[in-house]
Amino acid sequence: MIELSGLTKRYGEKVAVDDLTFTVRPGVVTGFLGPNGAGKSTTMRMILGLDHPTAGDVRIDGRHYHELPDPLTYIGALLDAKAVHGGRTARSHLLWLAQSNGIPAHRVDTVLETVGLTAVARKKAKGFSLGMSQRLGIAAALLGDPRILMFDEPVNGLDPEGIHWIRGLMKSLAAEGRTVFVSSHLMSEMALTADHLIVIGQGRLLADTSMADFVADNAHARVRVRTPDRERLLDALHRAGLTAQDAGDGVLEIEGDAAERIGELAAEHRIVLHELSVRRSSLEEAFMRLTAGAVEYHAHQAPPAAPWGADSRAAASGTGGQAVARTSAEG
Ligand SMILES: Nc1ncnc2c1ncn2[C@@H]1O[C@H](COP(=O)(O)OP(=O)(O)OP(=O)(O)O)[C@@H](O)[C@H]1O
Repeated sequence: MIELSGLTKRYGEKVAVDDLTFTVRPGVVTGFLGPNGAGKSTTMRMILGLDHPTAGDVRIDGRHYHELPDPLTYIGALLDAKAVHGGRTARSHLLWLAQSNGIPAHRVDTVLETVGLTAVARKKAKGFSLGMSQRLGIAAALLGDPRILMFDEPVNGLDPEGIHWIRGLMKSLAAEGRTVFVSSHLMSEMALTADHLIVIGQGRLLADTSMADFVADNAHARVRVRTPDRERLLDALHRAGLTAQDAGDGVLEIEGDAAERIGELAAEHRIVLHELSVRRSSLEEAFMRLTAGAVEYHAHQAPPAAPWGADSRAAASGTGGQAVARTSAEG
């Protein structure tokens, strides 16, 4: 368990992390979501004692990081995949970590196997691709067989096979009862892996909710209907207590997930339908609305105005989240 209480970090005038209070629990994957610059990495660095809080407190199973004996056996983390001495082989990097943390050497081969790096174990890290470096970083996090794991943007730079593998790994670690805390700036990624969501923007807590509740609250459904017999359908809908809105191009839209009812009404009144479909707002759009006031660098174009996309999970796996990425204004 990771417990944050009023955690705050200021860099001069800049408040990178602003009074964060939340708990990351075992047995589930907790997604740590926020636009670029929201303060995710700074929060994770404070959890690991790499940055000192300006105010507040963070504890790992009730203790500060520096109070943990052999910390890698309590919490393993992937923060920066390239933070490895390039002249070391994958194996010697892990052996050095194991020795300095009282971890038996046989764990090195076990974790190399787990992350699929056995074949390149004796190759120098400087020749590794970003994907291989990510896997080496994950091997280091797993080395001490810790109950708590923390990954900062672990799918960055991975190919589809690597992304699929890491999603499975996170879920299986949580299923073993471990605490899994993973950051991302993409709702689409979290929608596929996280059971619980912590959303931050400009260092502040915006949401602390289960994924199921987030979906229920944000993935509203709306039925689209097209018919050549518009007046009769409107009349039938009205008598059934359903309110339709004109969506242009001959399309009527009805709030809620009432497609079956509308199809049955149409059949009952022998009304021909040319279209009957359900639209759900995408989770990516819900995330963008939630963080709209807290994005550090906006793209020049406005975010999509229409709140209704395709099926929520399917749409969430698209690329919509890119719209909150930093622009050239970042420089
Ligand atoms: N050492 C530092 N000195 C000054 N400002 C910093 C420092 N580290 C981070 N910041 C600022 O604090 C804010 C939060 O940064 P942080 O890297 O924690 O965000 P993030 O959510 O991890 O973003 P990203 O997804 O882009 O990595 C940013 O505005 C960043 O510029």
